[in-house]
Amino acid sequence: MTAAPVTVRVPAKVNVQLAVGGLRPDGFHDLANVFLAVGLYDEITATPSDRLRITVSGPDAHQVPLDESNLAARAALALAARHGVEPRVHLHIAKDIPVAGGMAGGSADGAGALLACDTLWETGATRDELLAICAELGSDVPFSLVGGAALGRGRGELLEPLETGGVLHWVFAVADGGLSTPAVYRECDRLREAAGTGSSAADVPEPAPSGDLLRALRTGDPGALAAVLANDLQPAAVSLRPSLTETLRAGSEGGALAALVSGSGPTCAFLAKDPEAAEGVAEALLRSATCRAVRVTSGPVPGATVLR
Ligand SMILES: C[C@](O)(CO)[C@H](O)COP(=O)(O)OP(=O)(O)OC[C@H]1O[C@@H](n2ccc(N)nc2=O)[C@H](O)[C@@H]1O
Ligand SMILES: Nc1ncnc2c1ncn2[C@@H]1O[C@H](COP(=O)(O)OP(=O)(O)OP(=O)(O)O)[C@@H](O)[C@H]1O
Repeated sequence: MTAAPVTVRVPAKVNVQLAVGGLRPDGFHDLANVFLAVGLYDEITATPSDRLRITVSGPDAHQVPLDESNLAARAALALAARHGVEPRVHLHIAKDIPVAGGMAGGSADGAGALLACDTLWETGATRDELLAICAELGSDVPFSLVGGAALGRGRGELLEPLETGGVLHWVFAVADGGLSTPAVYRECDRLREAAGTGSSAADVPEPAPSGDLLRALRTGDPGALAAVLANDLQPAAVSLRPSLTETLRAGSEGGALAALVSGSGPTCAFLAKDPEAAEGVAEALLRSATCRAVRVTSGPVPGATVLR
């Protein structure tokens, strides 16, 4: 055990393709989930303490649970149980990723706490063991650990790294209030039932990654990528939050190459040609007053990283 605090930085994600299969008997959906890590970060600092304690700072801190339902706490408990360590740690989360925004903020904290505790306790868990614990914590958590770009299969936890060429410039419109991920998946099923196509795994075609999209990521051509960005959860997020239509329109009119809901939403993501175009999209979104905050960033960026 080291006595010095350990700080880990973990990025948010955007899904450049989210193909959703039918509802499985276990309540999850099979996915073809193309993740991209982007430069909005939470920082998790682990310090020795007399007991497990969570504190959170940042503008959305009041929305984050401080009990054992916090994904950072669950990560510490899972690692401690496996290695026979007492989970005596103070985890401080400096939160910059929007809460319940479809950008995997809680997942970032789970992956970050796991890496921070592994380093603090000198547990020496293997990468595969860390990934297995991440998958138990949530479908998005393994990607928060690895970052970069990756294809997630199964419920999103089975990752295959993807090659990317060049930097992609993004603008994110943060909404007032979050959306619950299970509620958005339920709405997706409801819309499929209402359309008469059915929502079970037998009714919905197996989700598959788009070859054009993987090629566009490889070349890093934002124009080619913009043409094929796709999120099967977008109609459900818009159905639950119709005002997102105005946000998506404002960013498109502001010069974005493409606009889509990030994961389960309600954050909206806009792909821009270059940094100047991204600033133009951000200004248009701010003028439109269709969102609570605007963030300009880029990706891919590395996953959870120990800063010390
Ligand atoms: C929307 C995405 O963010 C896209 O990356 C993820 O699929 C959500 O991942 P997550 O927040 O880590 O979700 P989990 O904590 O694993 O699951 C929360 C709930 O979301 C639904 N869920 C999640 C993942 C999945 N492949 N199918 C689902 O139906 C289930 O109702 C599940 O009970
Ligand atoms: N460390 C955490 N940070 C934020 N929320 C957390 C955390 N731990 C648990 N939660 C709970 O999880 C809910 C979803 O939060 P989160 O910010 O992860 O959503 P999200 O970004 O939409 O997730 P995803 O994109 O993975 O579907 C919150 O409303 C909160 O109750």
